[in-house]
Amino acid sequence: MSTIPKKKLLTGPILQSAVKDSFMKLNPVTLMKNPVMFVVEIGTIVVLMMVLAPGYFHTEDSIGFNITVFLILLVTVLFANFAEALAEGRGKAQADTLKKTKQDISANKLVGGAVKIVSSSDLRKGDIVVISQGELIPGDGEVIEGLASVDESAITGESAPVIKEAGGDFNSVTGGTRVVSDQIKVRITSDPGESFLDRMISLVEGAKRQKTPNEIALNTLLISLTIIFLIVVVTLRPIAAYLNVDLEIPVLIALLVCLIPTTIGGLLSAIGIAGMDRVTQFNVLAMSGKAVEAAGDINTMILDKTGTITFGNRMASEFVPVGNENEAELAGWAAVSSLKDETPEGRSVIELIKKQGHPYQAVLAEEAEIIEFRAETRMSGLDLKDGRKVRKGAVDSMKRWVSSQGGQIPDNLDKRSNEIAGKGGTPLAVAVDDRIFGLIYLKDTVKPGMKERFDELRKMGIKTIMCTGDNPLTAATIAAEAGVDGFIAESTPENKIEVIRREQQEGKLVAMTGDGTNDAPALAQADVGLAMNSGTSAAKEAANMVDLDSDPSKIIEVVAIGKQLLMTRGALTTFSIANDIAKYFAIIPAMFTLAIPEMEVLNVMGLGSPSSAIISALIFNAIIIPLLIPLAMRGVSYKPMSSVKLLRRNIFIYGFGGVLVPFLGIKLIDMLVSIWI
Ligand SMILES: Nc1ncnc2c1ncn2[C@@H]1O[C@H](COP(=O)(O)OP(=O)(O)OP(=O)(O)O)[C@@H](O)[C@H]1O
Ligand SMILES: [K+]
Ligand SMILES: [Mg+2]
Repeated sequence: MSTIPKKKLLTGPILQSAVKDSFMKLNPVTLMKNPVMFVVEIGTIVVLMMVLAPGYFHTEDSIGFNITVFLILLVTVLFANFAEALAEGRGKAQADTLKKTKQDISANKLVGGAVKIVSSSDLRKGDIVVISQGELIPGDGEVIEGLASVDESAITGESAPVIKEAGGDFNSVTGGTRVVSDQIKVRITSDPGESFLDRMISLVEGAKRQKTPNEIALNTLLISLTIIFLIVVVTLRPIAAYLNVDLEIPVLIALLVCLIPTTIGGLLSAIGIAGMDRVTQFNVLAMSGKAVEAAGDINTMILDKTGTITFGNRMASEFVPVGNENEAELAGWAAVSSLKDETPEGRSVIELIKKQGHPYQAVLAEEAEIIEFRAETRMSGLDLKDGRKVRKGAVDSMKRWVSSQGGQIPDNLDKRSNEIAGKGGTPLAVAVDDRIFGLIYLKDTVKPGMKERFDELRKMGIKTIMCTGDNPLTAATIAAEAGVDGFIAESTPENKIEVIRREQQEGKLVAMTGDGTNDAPALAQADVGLAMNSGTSAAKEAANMVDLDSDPSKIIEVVAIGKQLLMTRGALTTFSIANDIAKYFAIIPAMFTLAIPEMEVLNVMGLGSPSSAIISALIFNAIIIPLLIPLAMRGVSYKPMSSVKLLRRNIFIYGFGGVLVPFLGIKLIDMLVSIWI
């Protein structure tokens, strides 16, 4: 995908430590986790013993051959170790940088009204701390008082400071970030060792990496194949002996190693780590490899309208009076209803009024009761001291509110609001008590390129559903413009969880994004829940991914990365197994020709000599691993298409390719080896 930033895979230090780690990983206790490679290691040790004690094993005649086999087998295991170490390298480097952020910070803890200086490592859940301009925030928490701009670049890499304030969805702060203006009071929400930074460090360095269900299943398949070939090879010896053919142990080990799926066995864990790393490089933290894989299997994606599909800076752009009302009076009341409304929508109303120069009575806000906007009521406004109630809000909610006070609904209200909604705008009705003055036209724009991205998702077989609190007409207009498959209008965050459950009951896997506390249950219910880093800690805890850039539309790319991970693993498994079949044709005839020269007719590949055939097959088997490392790390390239088409395409490329490549490769190596021997 072009949108996924391509960062340099290798740096000098990463490469160096990967080489060192390749040897460390030879430790059989570590290698046991990779059964295929473990079998190769045992074979290596057996051949080594024959090299070291040829007299005991009666292998004096073939010592040169055995040394060669030993070296190639050792290199095979090292190559596999190198692949894994390389994949781990970038995460480890990133973890080191993060650890530097995680120094001990002194904290101003509030104890009985007085400030006491303590170390950040002594802070516990529930402690209250005060952080002033220039100071580091000593732990994860929620702002309970004040407003400040915070530099979160240590964690997000984004240098522009973000506003954090008490109440609402932007109150969560992360330990290790810096307050650059003002002062805030924060309630600590995590105990030492359990902070976001701690989690992030252990995630990027892969300390807690667990095998995913898909990986476990594949591993079981690889183990089964290994056992089958082990039995085949072991029984081959008595059969051959019966035919008076003496098969040497190192030849049998070479055969075994060629037949078992070493390519995928060597690359499997690198593919998984690299997949998670690609997500991390994309500034998304996946809490587990399972989450990344689930992203690749998603059938349904639930997207917010505002901010995800549209830019989300819904701006008041026009005042539309209804009935017999006039624009100036409408604007005046729109202003009053927005004086204390800190949402972007509310602020944009005040800006429009200032721009248009309408007068309004700012004094009315004094001593008035603030009615904050809530997604449930879809209204905001003020209860004035003189008893009048000023509101603006979604048209249907406002109609109900006005009617309940016995008010009349102006005849042309629906017509005017439908005109706005028909253009994809959001109409907000403005009323004082039982009288509706008119509408505010909130404009929002669909982000460019949305239609193309949804087309891609559709080709991948993913259904998109847009959820919005807006009215059905606005929703339908934006849905059509953006090209989503379905939409739900006038939805509350609680509706989302119903949509998710319904889809899941049909056996679908569902992805969604969210940032608010009321999104948390749905984020937890979804198979892939992507929380915004700017969101509340409840949302971040419920989700299995966090986007450090707080860009909800990134879910689309995350799904693409997940798909790519699954495809890469599938493609390389196909390639590996197809490879092994080809090696069979190189090595079996050679083995028997060693004992019965008349078997030379089986040498379909026309290889130089039996021993050069075996050596060539082994060399090919080893070098294919590092040759495929770049593919394993980068992921196979892919175009969005249906799974059936994809499967056909991959079987063709990696299946047939997997059979052909070794024939050519082994033949070529054999030609070189024959010159050399
Ligand atoms: N500040 C506000 N004051 C009054 N009413 C508002 C305000 N902001 C939004 N509304 C109304 O409430 C409705 C719901 O808003 P909400 O933010 O919950 O959902 P939304 O942003 O439209 O949906 P989504 O974010 O999922 O696309 C809006 O469609 C609008 O009619
Ligand atoms: K193999
Ligand atoms: Mg919203």
